[in-house]
Amino acid sequence: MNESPDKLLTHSLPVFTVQNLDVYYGSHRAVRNVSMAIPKNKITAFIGPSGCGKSTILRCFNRLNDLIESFRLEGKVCYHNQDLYAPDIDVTAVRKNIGMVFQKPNPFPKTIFDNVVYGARVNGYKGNLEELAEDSLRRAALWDEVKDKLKASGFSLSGGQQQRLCIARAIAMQPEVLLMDEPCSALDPISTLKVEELMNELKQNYTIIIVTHNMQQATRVADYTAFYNAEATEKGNKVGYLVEFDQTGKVFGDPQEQETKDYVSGRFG
Ligand SMILES: Nc1ncnc2c1ncn2[C@@H]1O[C@H](COP(=O)(O)OP(=O)(O)OP(=O)(O)O)[C@@H](O)[C@H]1O
Repeated sequence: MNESPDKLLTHSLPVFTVQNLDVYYGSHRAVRNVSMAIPKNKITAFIGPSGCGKSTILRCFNRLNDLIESFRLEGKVCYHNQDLYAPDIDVTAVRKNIGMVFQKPNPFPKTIFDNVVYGARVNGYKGNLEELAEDSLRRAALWDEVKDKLKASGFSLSGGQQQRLCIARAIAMQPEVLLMDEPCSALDPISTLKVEELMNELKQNYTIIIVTHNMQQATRVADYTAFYNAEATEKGNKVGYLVEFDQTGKVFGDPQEQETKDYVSGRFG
């Protein structure tokens, strides 16, 4: 059963409110009837089996699905009460405020410094780029490791460092929200821990939504957890839906829905 968006408003101010969201790729409805409110300056995890629509929903928050020709949505996704899909919305500004970190670290073929300040340069940033780079790298907990080699290629870093570089690059855009799509799945356990510690630091200033297949990770980092599931349609496609959305301790410790119980206890399928 979907939580009423109002329920979570009592915990913290919402950054996003989603109302009756349906997402289609062509004629395939991939997600049905999702309603939820994403609280500010908290970490919200999206968990659920493969294909239940976690990434699809995540990408709705910064209009990244717009790049997919067959994509269409019904319902509403509001950012601070503003309809993100209204015709007058400036999509570039949306993506500036709502940054994204992907599964695989994807530094540009540029120096560490140029990677961090890339977006600022493109957007005609008027401030001091050196200061911006240092501040962003410090916030991403990477400064001490790279301060003496800012002119080295981003590719010269380890996978975990590259992911923190990508987080620094996202932070340098001074976003309000960070969307993270399985940001640790390509990282070893030590780098994963570093990124998780970093997320905990960052949530003082940012709202974070993370898609993760790792339930331990959700319990370690997330204040709130949304569990999605998928069911087969008559046509044999799968449609994803929100089962339960609550404080992480509740979802894992005292879930309200049988489907959630089965999933978090590993009795799924
Ligand atoms: N670009 C696309 N074009 C068409 N269908 C898509 C596209 N992206 C996703 N889908 C479909 O939407 C549904 C949800 O996919 P999505 O990747 O959002 O799920 P997910 O829960 O994030 O899965 P995973 O955990 O495997 O990454 C799936 O049926 C998938 O095939």
